Formats: sequence, C-alpha cells, structure tokens
Amino acid sequence: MPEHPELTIQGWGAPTRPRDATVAPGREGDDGTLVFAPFPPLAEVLPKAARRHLARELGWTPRATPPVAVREIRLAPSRLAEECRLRLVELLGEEHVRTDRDSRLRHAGGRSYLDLLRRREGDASDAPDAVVTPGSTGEAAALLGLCSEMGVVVVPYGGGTSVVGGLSGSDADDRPSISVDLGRMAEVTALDVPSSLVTVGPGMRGPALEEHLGEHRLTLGHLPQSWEFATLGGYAATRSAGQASTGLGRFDDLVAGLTLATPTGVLELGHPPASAAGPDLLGLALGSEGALGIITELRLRVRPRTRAGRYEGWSFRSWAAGLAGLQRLARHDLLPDVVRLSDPDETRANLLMSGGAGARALRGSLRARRHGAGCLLVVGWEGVPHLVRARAKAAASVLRDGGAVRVGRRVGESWRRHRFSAPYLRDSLMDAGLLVETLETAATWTALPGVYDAVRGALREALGSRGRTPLVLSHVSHGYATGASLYVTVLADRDDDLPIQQWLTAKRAATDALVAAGGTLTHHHAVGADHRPWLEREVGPLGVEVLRAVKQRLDPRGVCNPGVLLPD
Ligand SMILES: Cc1cc2nc3c(=O)[nH]c(=O)nc-3n(C[C@H](O)[C@H](O)[C@H](O)COP(=O)(O)OP(=O)(O)OC[C@H]3O[C@@H](n4cnc5c(N)ncnc54)[C@H](O)[C@@H]3O)c2cc1C
Repeated sequence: MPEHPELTIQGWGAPTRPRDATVAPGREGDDGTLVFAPFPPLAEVLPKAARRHLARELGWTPRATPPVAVREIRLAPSRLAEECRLRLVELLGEEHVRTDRDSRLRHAGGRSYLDLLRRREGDASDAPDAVVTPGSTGEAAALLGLCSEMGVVVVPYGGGTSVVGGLSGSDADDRPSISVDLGRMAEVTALDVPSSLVTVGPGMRGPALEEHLGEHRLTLGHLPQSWEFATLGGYAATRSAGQASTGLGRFDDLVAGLTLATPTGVLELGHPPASAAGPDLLGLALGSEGALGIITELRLRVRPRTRAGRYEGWSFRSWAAGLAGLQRLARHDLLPDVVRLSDPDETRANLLMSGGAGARALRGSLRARRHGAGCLLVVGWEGVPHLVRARAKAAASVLRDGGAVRVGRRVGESWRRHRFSAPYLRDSLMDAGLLVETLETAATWTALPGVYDAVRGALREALGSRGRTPLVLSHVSHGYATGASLYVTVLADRDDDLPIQQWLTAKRAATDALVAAGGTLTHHHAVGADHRPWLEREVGPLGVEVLRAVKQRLDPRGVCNPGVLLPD
C-alpha cells in the first residue's frame, strides 16, 4: 500500500506537491489495491464535450479563479492564554501542544464548499487557537476535565472531511478553542477473530485498517467517498454511510461498542453480542459529533474478506421506472450491496464526463433502445462467489421485469475504479469559477419522488438568475426496505461577488424544501453547524431538550464542540 497523501489546506489531495502538478486521486488498481495516479488540470480531466455541456447548461464562462497563496491566508493570533497552554503542555508534553501557523491552518474547518471557499479566499477565522494530540483515553479524559475547568472549547478532529461545518469551533461565548487531533490514537489494539471484533483507535483511517485486516483475510468494508482521509472515530461521530452500506450496513451497524471520554467521566458503551439492559446508550455516542466528548476507542464488527465483487450497469427508461425497480428489489429483499440509480441529468453528465469511445457507444446503444433520456443504475455485490452469483441472478430477473436493460459490467467496473476521484475533480472545477456542492437526505419510497422534485425545484430557483441555470444531478443510493437516500450534486456558475451568500441562500431553500416534503434532515453527513437550525423539526422540541439534558450532565460547562448539533 503506498503512503497516503494528506489533505491540502484549501482542497483535497497532497499538500507536499504543487497544486497544479501531481495531485493524487485514489483509484483502485486491477488487483483491488489502491493506487495513486497523477491527476491533470480541468482541461485534461473533462472531455471537451463535457466542458461544452457545462458551459451551455450553466451559462458558465470557464475562468481562472485560483485560491490565494497559503502564505496569504489571514490567521488571527492564538487567543489561548499562556497559562492555559502551559497546563496543556504539562498534561500532554510540549510536542503535543502546537500553536504554530501551519498546524492551526491545517485544522481550520472541514471540506464543505463553504469551508473551501473561505480558505481559498484567505479566510481562516475558524482556525483553532491550538492543536493538541492526546495519546490515550486517560489523556483525552484529563484534557476534557482541564479544558472544562479553564473554559476552553474542545473540537475533536478526525480526518477533517466534515461537510456540514462540524469543525467550525464556533462558540456563542467566543472562548478560545483547541482542535484535538486524534492522529496519535490510530492503532489496532485488539483483534478477536472468533468474535469478528477489532478494537481500534479513533484516529485510524479506513485504508490502514483494511491493510491490517487484510493480513487476517478480514475486512470492515466501510467505503465512503472520503475513505482515503476520514477516520473511524469521525465515522462514528457522524453516523457515516459507505458506498456498500445497502448490503453491509451503515457505520452505526458496524460499531459493537466504543469508549466516550467526557468532561465528567468515561463511558464504556455497547455490549456485544447483544443486551436488553434498558435503552441502548451506544446510540447517544453515535452521531454525537464531539458535542458530548471524544470517542477514544471503537470495537468494530468485521467479516471475512472475499474477492468475489461483481459490479454491473443497468438502464431504465425513466426515473419513475428506476425508482419502481429499486423498490421492487427492496420488497423482494434483493437489494444488492451497492445501489446507485442516477437521474436522467446525472446519467447524461456522467456519460459526457466519461468521454471516450466506450461512453459514446453506450450513449448510442441507449438511444437505440429508447433509453436516451433514461437512468443508469450501478449495482454491486460482495461476498462468497456462489452467493454473489445467486443474488445477482435473482436481482436481474426482478430488474428485467421492471423494464430494465443490462448494460454490462464495464459500466459497473468503471464506477468502482473511479469511485474516489470526484473530490479531486471538485478542486479543478472550483479553480475554473464553478460552485460545486452536494447535499443529501433520505425518504420513504412513498415520499421520495416528492422530495426529489422539491429539492431540485428549490435549487433551480435559488441558483437560477441572470442567465445562470444550475445543473442539479441526483442519485438514489443506500436502499432500505422502507426507502432510500437521495444524494444531490449541484453545479452552477459561481457568483464571484457574493459566492458565500449565493450558496447559503440555495442551501437554506433546499433544506427547507426537503424537510417540508418529508425527507430527513440528513442521511449520513450529520448535523454539524449547518443543519442545526432544522434539528428541532426532525426530533421535536422535547427531543432537543432531552439532548440538552444529556449534554448538560456530561459537559456542564459546554466546552465540547458547542457549535454543532444543538440549536442555539
Ligand atoms: C469529498 C467528500 C466525500 C464524502 N463522502 C462521504 C460518504 O460517502 N459517506 C459519508 O458518510 N460521509 C461522506 N463525507 C463526509 C465525511 O467524510 C464524514 O462525515 C466522515 O465521517 C467524517 O470523518 P472525519 O474523520 O473526517 O471527521 P471530521 O471531519 O474530522 O469530524 C467530523 C465531526 O465529528 C467530530 N469527531 C471527529 N472525530 C471524533 C471523535 N473521535 N470523537 C468525537 N467526535 C469526533 C468532529 O468534531 C466533527 O464534528 C464526505 C466528505 C467529503 C469532503
């Protein structure tokens, strides 16, 4: 396994190399290992037809809008009092308490479009006043106690890939804040093969864990698009979903137990294999986003590793037919492990962006079958070979009954190979004057079509003005018996004068619309700072009070990531 790159301060990719030279997108090689290949600038990344399509659809004039040089990013002096710093040093050691510019910039915010816009514009006002790195649960617990006493805000930091403002560190009382980077707690500490349980530190990343488990022919199998950089503690804190979550389960399902250090004590949660001793308190830590404390250890369910992955593409004549096809699979309990149904706009954009003779031939063959304005479905199965074959065969019969046409394994394989590339492309698109952001929700099969229409309508209205028309590309993924998630990518010509306001207005309109239409506030990105105003609509005023009471008990001085989860 090659060494993994670090996130850049203003985007995705490797900071040690020049932005315009070799940024390293992760792709899977033929043998399933991760390889890092050079990623060229936009003109080479996007085929001419795709660039023309974007320019025509969006009213976008490609232009150079590079980020300011990192040395020009504005960073206010650290507000951490010297007396507080010395007490942190006393606890953790000098090398684990950093207030230098580079450390603070590297821990400023996450990777949402707004986070990136701000840092590209030279604004690092959300940078922490210091970065600390505890090495154990005991140190993390002592750190929380100390910060509570000193009135210093604590923001746990995993991989820095939050897309909902989870790392903004905002605090109504404007207290100094520290970023608690969990990178030193990134080891496998126990592996119980008979019980299929692995115990890991929260700062470990997915690739490192898979490498370790691979030596024992085991896998966790959690593969979000941010897999190269996000951490296991971050997945638990945000209730992440991976690309194969339909079959393998969301991250919540993979957590058998965890340790949560809080300012008032340490909680050991989850009792595998099962317990009926009252409500499951593990659920309080999953999705707690650092607002209740720091997850310092996780006990995760693993499974045998198999190499029998099978990925293929199908086409439906329309979005409605595609949704009905997935629903039918769900009803027959035949949903594949990976499910991704693109709407007509996303299907068209993906085919154009793929470029090449293969994509052109596929477009022609779809037109010939009167699927030219249809929807591509990528499905994938992982597991024991004969079960994969049997499940694929049974699903194929249900899909065919629903009018779907198989378009072959190349489409599925191509998706699998490039599934970690999009975030690198986002950097190039932002460099060329585009707004690029994603949002997500989930809804029952009954509500899903209405949620889809509502979100698209809201985004188009909010972003469509003065000759601009946004492209709203959607797909359904993560299927359940009861419904599915809806993931939306928005591309628009950036308003160069008021880019932040442009997206805030659109995001507000889209969130209002999806919640009103019966969608969940979020399916897997979490609440963070960005979704807080809507939490009460989902859990009710009493629900918010219950969460507040728990926080009050565990974090009475309110120092644990006060800017997330709970509304002001
Ligand atoms: C390009 C891109 C693609 C993405 N794709 C997916 C996807 O496919 N599926 C998905 O689910 N998400 C996705 N995300 C969102 C993000 O990767 C997830 O939310 C991820 O779980 C965050 O993990 P992290 O380690 O980076 O956490 P961070 O971003 O560092 O932190 C996220 C939140 O959790 C808190 N936190 C982190 N670690 C701990 C801890 N140990 N204890 C307590 N609190 C903690 C932080 O304070 C913060 O509030 C994507 C993001 C990007 C930028």
